[in-house]
Amino acid sequence: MVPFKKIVICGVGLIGGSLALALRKNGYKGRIVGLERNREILSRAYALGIVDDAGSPMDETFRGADLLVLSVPVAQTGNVLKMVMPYLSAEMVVTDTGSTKTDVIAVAREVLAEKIDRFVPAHPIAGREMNGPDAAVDDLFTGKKTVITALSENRKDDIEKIAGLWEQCGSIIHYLSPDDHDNVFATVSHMPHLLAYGLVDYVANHAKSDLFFQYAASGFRDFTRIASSSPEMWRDITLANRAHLLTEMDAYLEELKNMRDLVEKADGPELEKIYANARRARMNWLNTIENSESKK
Ligand SMILES: NC(=O)C1=CN([C@@H]2O[C@H](COP(=O)(O)OP(=O)(O)OC[C@H]3O[C@@H](n4cnc5c(N)ncnc54)[C@H](O)[C@@H]3O)[C@@H](O)[C@H]2O)C=CC1
Ligand SMILES: O=C(O)C(=O)Cc1ccc(O)cc1
Repeated sequence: MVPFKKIVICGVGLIGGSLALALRKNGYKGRIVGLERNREILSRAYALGIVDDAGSPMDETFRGADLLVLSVPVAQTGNVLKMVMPYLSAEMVVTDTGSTKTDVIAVAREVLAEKIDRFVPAHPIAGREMNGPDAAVDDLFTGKKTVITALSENRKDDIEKIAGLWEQCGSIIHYLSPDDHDNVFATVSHMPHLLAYGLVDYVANHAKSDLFFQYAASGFRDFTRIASSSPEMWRDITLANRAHLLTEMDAYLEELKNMRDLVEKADGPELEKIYANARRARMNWLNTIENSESKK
């Protein structure tokens, strides 16, 4: 059972909207109120039945609320926390869904000050390249991990409440430190997005762009699917996690440089070794982690 009577979700796009839908699907009986910077998006979320009420930053919206979920681009965290500060009651737990954690926690510490114990940072590791409330679905988190990067100030039962919230949506809870979180996701999420955007931008700006797009097939489509994601969200993630991202990009450039040398030397055996190792590692990841976890 989700231990919250009234949940305010700030940012009712893909993730905030999917959370609301997943809670409902899994039997949540309390109220869900949406908050937005964009009235049209909030009206749309209401029309789609994602939220029970379209809220605004005033007492009425927060009266009786015991959970606030921030589901906005990570650079908006400070603005939203400043806006909601006057309405934070003693019972309210605050959490987020941001793809980066160190920056979000730093700004939360600054704004919430002595109330930082209320903030339990979280990141559902599930998503897609579409954004906005129309992209929200009720099974986005089923069988997917949610990482909680708990703070030393957090109360144990607040952490358990946030774990319970995501478990109710079918998610599997993992715990990481904020820095380990940002290191991991720089490599397996943030860098792939940057590479996908970079490749499409490169092809789009090429003198033979029309010809190239004409013949781009499923490999190009798979590799670049995530370049259809929200530019604002990914700008924020890229800048927020730039320290880890730069380290990973430098190391990956070394790998590319090495591969470039092998191509130049026409060193088939060494290239094949890399391809075979990558294929083996990917199959192993699919078989032991990616596909097996989602079947649990
Ligand atoms: N898209 C994905 O696959 C995933 C995204 N995340 C994280 O979840 C968060 C939300 O992402 P999405 O739902 O995909 O984005 P989205 O673009 O679908 O939704 C974000 C919503 O926040 C609203 N918003 C922006 N600034 C605001 C402000 N100051 N006050 C109130 N509302 C504001 C926008 O109008 C928008 O409707 C981001 O922090 C992102 O890093 C986490 C996991 C997966
Ligand atoms: O679209 C995809 O496949 C994603 O990679 C979704 C995603 C985007 C951001 C996150 O922080 C977590 C998951």
